[in-house]
Amino acid sequence: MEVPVVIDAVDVFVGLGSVTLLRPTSLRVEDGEAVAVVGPSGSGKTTLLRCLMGMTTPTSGRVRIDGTTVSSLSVADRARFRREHLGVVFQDPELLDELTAAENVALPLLFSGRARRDALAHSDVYLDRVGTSHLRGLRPATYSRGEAQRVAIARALAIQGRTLVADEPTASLDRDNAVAIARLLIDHGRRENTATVIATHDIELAGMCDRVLDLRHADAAVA
Ligand SMILES: Nc1ncnc2c1ncn2[C@@H]1O[C@H](COP(=O)(O)OP(=O)(O)OP(=O)(O)O)[C@@H](O)[C@H]1O
Repeated sequence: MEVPVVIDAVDVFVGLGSVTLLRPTSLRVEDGEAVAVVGPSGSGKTTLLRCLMGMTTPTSGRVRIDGTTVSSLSVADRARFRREHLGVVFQDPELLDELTAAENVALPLLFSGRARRDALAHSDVYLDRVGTSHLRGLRPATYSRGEAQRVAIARALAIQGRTLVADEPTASLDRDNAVAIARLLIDHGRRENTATVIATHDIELAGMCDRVLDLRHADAAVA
């Protein structure tokens, strides 16, 4: 049986005048699959992920996520698409300081029209899933780095999209936390049939994924 392709990026190129941010790159990721994007600093990992998230418009090529050609949507529609269908995780957790963990996780759901009580109940499920139930009523100032990143991951997973994109999610964590966070993302993807893309400099983390796209060889359109 054929496994559905969730992320289908074809010949995605980003240039700014004479500067190349990302050489033509293709990437297909199936349901439940985790792909690591690696490459030297400046090879375009963040740029590729921004194209997948709809935050950067490719100069040429196209990005289709779960059947929607994200690269052709208007900026407003892309923002909506991202909010409703894409879990995103960055190196910095980017939590709102004045909100509790439960409220931080619930926020994208509230923006998407979920009722407050329902969104908070849903956020409890995901805080529990990433092992941070004890933080639900606390604000980010009291969290450790690992805890903050786990709450950010709960926020991304709570969207229940078929795609999760993480840019250097473990870069500011110690080894044990980094491996645990990577395990969490990859296992979640397998269990929930989410297509997961993780940009990383971490060889061990890349080795935990199902496949590796090395942007050093991006012209060859691997993966
Ligand atoms: N807004 C911009 N204007 C000009 N050049 C840019 C811009 N954004 C990124 N670049 C350049 O594009 C290239 C790719 O950057 P990108 O951040 O995608 O690389 P990266 O592989 O993620 O790097 P790192 O591993 O250091 O995070 C780099 O040479 C960078 O300097």
